[in-house]
Amino acid sequence: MLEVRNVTAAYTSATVIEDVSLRLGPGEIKAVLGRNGVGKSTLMKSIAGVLPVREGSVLLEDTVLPASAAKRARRGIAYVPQGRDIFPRLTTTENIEVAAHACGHDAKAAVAQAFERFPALQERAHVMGGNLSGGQQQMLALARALALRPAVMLLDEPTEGIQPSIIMAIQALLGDLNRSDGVAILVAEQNLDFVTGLASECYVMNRGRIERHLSMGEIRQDPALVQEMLGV
Ligand SMILES: Nc1ncnc2c1ncn2[C@@H]1O[C@H](COP(=O)(O)OP(=O)(O)OP(=O)(O)O)[C@@H](O)[C@H]1O
Repeated sequence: MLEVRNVTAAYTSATVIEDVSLRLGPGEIKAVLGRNGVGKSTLMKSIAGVLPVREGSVLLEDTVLPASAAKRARRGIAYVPQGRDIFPRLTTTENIEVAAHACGHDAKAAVAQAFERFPALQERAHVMGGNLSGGQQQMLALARALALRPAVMLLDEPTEGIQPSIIMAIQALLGDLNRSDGVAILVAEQNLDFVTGLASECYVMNRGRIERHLSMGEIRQDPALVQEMLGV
């Protein structure tokens, strides 16, 4: 169980997210929804340990996590940032190997597993990360995250800049992953259709705070409510 407890975070003096709390149980998929600039990425960075929290704490299995992002990754928290951040001058294979090494896992086995799950990546094993399409880069980012053998995956706007047909493929892939490996997923998004088909619950953020916590059933009954909060 991942727990974010009363987290406040900032880049400079101005607070960006304030008193944010949420829970993600084993094998659950939940979404963080909100329009541009409400603090979704800041929340994801705080959970990943990329941005230190000012107040509050992040816990896994009732234990406060160490501050460092690398240590959190080794504890099973994989983070796929907005924009994906793959290494553009390393090949697809090397990108996966680096991630596996970082967590002390067998790099060859990680690559073999990734290629089994993402045949499209195998076909591009020797292509530089920077030469992959947006959708392929997103798959590589997911493959890299999986090389950590995570208990929790944090995905920041995985559909951004990706064409609709690939978005549906990514949605299906994440659903499969969750069912087959039991990976819990917290996904920050603005794409309501994507998360409605994936998550069971969502937290709606506004101005750095969580304003609503809704089940997908509630959202399906009143999609206009969330559309309004997303400003679309
Ligand atoms: N590195 C940074 N330094 C200073 N301020 C930042 C930094 N990154 C984000 N901010 C500010 O923090 C606020 C929240 O940004 P954040 O990226 O968390 O929002 P978001 O909901 O993820 O939006 P988006 O969908 O545009 O990524 C914004 O006002 C943004 O300008």
